Amino acid sequence: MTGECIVKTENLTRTFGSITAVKDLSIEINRGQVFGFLGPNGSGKTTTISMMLGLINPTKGNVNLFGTKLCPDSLKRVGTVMDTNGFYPGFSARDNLLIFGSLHKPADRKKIDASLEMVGLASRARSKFHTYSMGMKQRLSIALALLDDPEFFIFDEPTNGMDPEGIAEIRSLIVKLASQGKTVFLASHLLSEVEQVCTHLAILKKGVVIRQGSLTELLSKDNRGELEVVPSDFDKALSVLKDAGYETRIEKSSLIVKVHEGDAEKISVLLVTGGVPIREMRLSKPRLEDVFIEATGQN
Ligand SMILES: Nc1ncnc2c1ncn2[C@@H]1O[C@H](COP(=O)(O)OP(=O)(O)OP(=O)(O)O)[C@@H](O)[C@H]1O
Repeated sequence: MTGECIVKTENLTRTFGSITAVKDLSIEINRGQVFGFLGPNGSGKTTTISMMLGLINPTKGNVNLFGTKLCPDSLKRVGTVMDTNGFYPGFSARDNLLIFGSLHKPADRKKIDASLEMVGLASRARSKFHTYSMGMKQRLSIALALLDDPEFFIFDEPTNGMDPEGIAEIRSLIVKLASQGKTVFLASHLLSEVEQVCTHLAILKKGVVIRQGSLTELLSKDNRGELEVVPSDFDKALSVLKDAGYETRIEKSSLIVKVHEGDAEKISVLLVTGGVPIREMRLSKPRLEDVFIEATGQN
């Protein structure tokens, strides 16, 4: 059911001695969303996931999964993508799934083949794990999570240490899961990765959520963006824009101006009336990176 609440945390807090790893975290993730959980190293992503999975207890607050308190039945509906270090390097993908997939119930070879097919490893099912690329190893851990047909997937930094090809493989798999109605929680510090797949996100800084909402909302807030201007006279244009208080930099053969809604028109009037004809002008959309830098103060 679209709109059904899959996870809700209320004032979730966890301290370790004098360190507050997560503070008053309240988020809600609904069915079908790909929820990006963004934050620099040490901002509390893994601690939050551990509380969501009941691996550690919150110091305060609570987690609600599928409308109920954490319990074995609700946790069975969650697929966590495990660390790939757990697989046997000398065994094939299929044998690894046979071993790990049968830890708590009899192995189902049909399901194993279907999972390998889903993650695009069917043709390499018999190759030894140690011959896999990082992307393939991570896809195998997704295949393992798929064996239980979970409704909700939790990924913690799934593309750590991967090359661009591996990152793209995981990205398209997440999109595929979402297109099948799965809900995905993706903790990452890779902005472009989150921007390309997420529908919603929260930005964490030192354990506190400082921004959250849909990706569209966050990107359109204040309608920030950059205006690329090619003026007829660079020096004159720079001085006009500086006098008007605009933050401007030179990039290749253009001036880049940080703008908000309505600024593009004002700038074109300013330049023209200031005696600087404009050769070209282009408004670019704001990127998640801009929102992140502004929110966290971190580049
Ligand atoms: N078991 C623990 N004992 C003491 N401090 C801890 C423990 N686990 C986490 N912390 C601290 O809590 C804070 C948040 O850590 P956490 O691992 O949740 O962050 P993270 O965002 O997942 O970081 P990374 O991206 O580096 O994995 C850090 O300051 C960390 O040192």
